[in-house]
Amino acid sequence: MEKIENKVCNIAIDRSYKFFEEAMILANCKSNENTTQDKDVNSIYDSVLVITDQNVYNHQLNKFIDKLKVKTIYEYIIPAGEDSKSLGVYEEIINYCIRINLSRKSVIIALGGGVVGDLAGFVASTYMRGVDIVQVPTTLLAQVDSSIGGKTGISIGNFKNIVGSFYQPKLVYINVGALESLPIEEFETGMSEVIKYSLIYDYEFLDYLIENSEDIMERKTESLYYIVKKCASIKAYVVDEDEKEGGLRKILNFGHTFGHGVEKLCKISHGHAVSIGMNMAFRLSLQQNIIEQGYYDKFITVCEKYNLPIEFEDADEKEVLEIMKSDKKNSFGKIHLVLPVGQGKVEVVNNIDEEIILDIVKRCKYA
Ligand SMILES: NC(=O)c1ccc[n+]([C@@H]2O[C@H](COP(=O)([O-])OP(=O)(O)OC[C@H]3O[C@@H](n4cnc5c(N)ncnc54)[C@H](O)[C@@H]3O)[C@@H](O)[C@H]2O)c1
Ligand SMILES: O=C(O)C(=O)C[C@@H](O)[C@H](O)[C@H](O)COP(=O)(O)O
Ligand SMILES: [Zn+2]
Repeated sequence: MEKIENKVCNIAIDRSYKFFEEAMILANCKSNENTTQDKDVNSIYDSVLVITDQNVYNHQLNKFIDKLKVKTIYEYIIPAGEDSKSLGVYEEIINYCIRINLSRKSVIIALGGGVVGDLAGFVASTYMRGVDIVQVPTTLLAQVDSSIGGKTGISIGNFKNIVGSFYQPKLVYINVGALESLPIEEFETGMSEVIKYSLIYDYEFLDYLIENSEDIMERKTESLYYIVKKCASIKAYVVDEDEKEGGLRKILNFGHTFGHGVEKLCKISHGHAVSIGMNMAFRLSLQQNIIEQGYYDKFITVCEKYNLPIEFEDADEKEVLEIMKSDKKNSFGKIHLVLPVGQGKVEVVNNIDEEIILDIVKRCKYA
């Protein structure tokens, strides 16, 4: 087990669930400035609620629970899929917490992908004004991105994560072995956020992703471990610098202003929406002569290597623009976009006319 720790993040990375309890106890001792190492989880929490979804329940729950020696453990299983990030499912879980009399001295464990993590995080941040949450991400996307940094949320209608909170997990426990049972399309979609890190922060990593695509696609444990650790470290650094997205953290939103515009309308996965959104941002930078064609070509190459889409279909570009206008980064009536400005570098701009944005969206629509 390796650790990535800073002021706000407490991450353990491993190849199994073996050291989960140990990591929980260490995390608790650290945050409570308690040096007593002989505690067990039962003396820290009076009960544990594991929130997961149906697929993770089938593939991962038993492997995980086997490693958890706690007296009182509850399980809540949500339907798999994005639609569970809703007020309705949120309310059902809160009702369940009330029914089992979950106390403030309990811990919620989010075992699953970004949907489980965002929803369970929001439940934890609001139930009784906050109970501890531990993230145990089981998708590639969740391991490299959603489980880290404390953004929680649910969606209302077509508006993604429009209700939520910043609420840091006590611990993020990443078992890269959990990715074995992940369907190929979910693995590929997670690669979109992995590629994002190379484009916002680490250009050499982009070369690594292009050159090692076969090993990564074959999910060789050491390649997975390397990319998960690399991305988790970048995210932990950015969040530590700017926890509440006042400045630097906006770079993690690269591809998302455009992407959230198409995600709900086209009913596509988050990762696919992000690769399409990054393409739109690239096309805009190219059109504005901010980047060179060669860099854009490299972006296309990496998307091809991981079967990621760069165009959308079945949505009206004006509706996409309407959703973009409600992005959380916007202010004073201006759309704020994160654009590539050079190799491995992005910047936030707010001076692009809406007609130009609309034109770019249109050009990225599959003809
Ligand atoms: N909070 C953040 O910072 C942040 C960052 C990125 C994305 N997100 C959010 O994350 C969500 C997308 O997350 P996701 O891509 O993980 O989707 P997801 O949670 O829907 O998981 C994808 C699918 O994989 C299944 N699955 C999960 N783990 C599995 C495993 N080990 N074996 C077999 N099947 C498994 C799930 O049941 C689901 O069907 C979006 O809602 C997005 O907005 C949040
Ligand atoms: O952690 C962040 O900050 C991110 O922006 C990471 C994104 O990958 C993620 O999809 C996030 O949920 C988007 O946030 P939002 O504020 O645009 O809803
Ligand atoms: Zn994202």
